[in-house]
Amino acid sequence: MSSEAQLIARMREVLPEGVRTMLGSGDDCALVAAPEGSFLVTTDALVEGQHFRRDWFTPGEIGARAAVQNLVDIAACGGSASGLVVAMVIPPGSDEDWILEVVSGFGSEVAKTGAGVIGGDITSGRDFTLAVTAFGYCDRLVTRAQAKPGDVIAYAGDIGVSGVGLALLQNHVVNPALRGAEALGFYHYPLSFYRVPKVPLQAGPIAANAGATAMIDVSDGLGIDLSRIAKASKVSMRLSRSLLKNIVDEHQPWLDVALKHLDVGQLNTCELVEKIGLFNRGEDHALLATFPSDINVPPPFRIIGDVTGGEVGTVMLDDEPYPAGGWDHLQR
Ligand SMILES: Nc1ncnc2c1ncn2[C@@H]1O[C@H](COP(=O)(O)OP(=O)(O)OP(=O)(O)O)[C@@H](O)[C@H]1O
Ligand SMILES: Cc1ncc(C[n+]2csc(CCOP(=O)(O)O)c2C)c(N)n1
Ligand SMILES: [Mg+2]
Repeated sequence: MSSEAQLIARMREVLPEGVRTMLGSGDDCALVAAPEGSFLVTTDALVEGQHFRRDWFTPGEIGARAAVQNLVDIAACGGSASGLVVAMVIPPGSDEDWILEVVSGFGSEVAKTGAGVIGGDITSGRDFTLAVTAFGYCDRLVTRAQAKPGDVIAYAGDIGVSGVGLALLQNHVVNPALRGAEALGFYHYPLSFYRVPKVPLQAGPIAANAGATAMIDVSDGLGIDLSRIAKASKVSMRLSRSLLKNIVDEHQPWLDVALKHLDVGQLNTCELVEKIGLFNRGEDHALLATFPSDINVPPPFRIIGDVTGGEVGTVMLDDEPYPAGGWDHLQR
């Protein structure tokens, strides 16, 4: 392993500068243009063993996932990213080329957005960790707090896919070294989605410009993340069983194959929503937004329910309570 300075020099060669960067990585701070006069900021850490395992991921996938997880929080406020900084905890004895592949994967995902990787920090520690902070800008901020009874609930991206990919790996259904549709068949989609969530980041600003009243990304699960909007907006959320069933039906080809191995029995699609909590497993990072009912919901958003004046903070599935279940790091 080289010195810190040598490693940073190699990292800078593979990192995007970013169109708003005025001073990039290399000084005590970076300087990023914020002509709007204010900026969005969010942070999210990825920890080995908690979010990924080295034997399940390529280093590039680990980096890409860390980038997406942060970029989507900017999108969930209606914004676009301008710059990201990444603090890395590197276990002693790590392979330098492996670290650089993580950094390249991170940089490639950021480069697609026009943002820059403008700095970071390196330290040594037991569990490989990427602690990322992202900065961004928006024309119109969308919070979690302005959903109104009568609005529709819509999502962009995909829900329930990442959790299946994780379960396939946890249950040893697939060889984690395999990649690609040819080798993995129906498993390819959920596995690749778990490793690097496919999120339409541009849907964030699209929703904001279309007049979305509230938005969040589904990081911990559909139920818990919808209840976060419900609580912040002081409303109740009602999901439509038939609209959710459409999503499940679209995934039927690979889901049928995957479910055989997931020890959930022969469930029909409605039981599926309720019993295995497919949508509550988290890490899909789909964008979930509410829109006034009198506007056309912009693509790629699809309607899955509506906002009601029911008991504040609750989430319903038609007329029954929908479990608010989801991931909680401190309750495991
Ligand atoms: N240690 C902390 N100190 C101050 N605020 C925090 C801390 N941890 C979380 N928060 C804030 O609490 C809110 C909810 O945090 P959370 O991590 O659940 O964000 P999220 O976007 O919903 O989830 P995810 O981390 O899965 O993207 C955010 O506004 C976040 O900035
Ligand atoms: C090895 C391994 N074990 C378990 C999981 C599942 N997992 C971890 S964090 C999280 C929710 C979002 O977290 P955050 O709020 O930190 O974004 C989920 C569903 C995983 N990804 N990898
Ligand atoms: Mg979020």
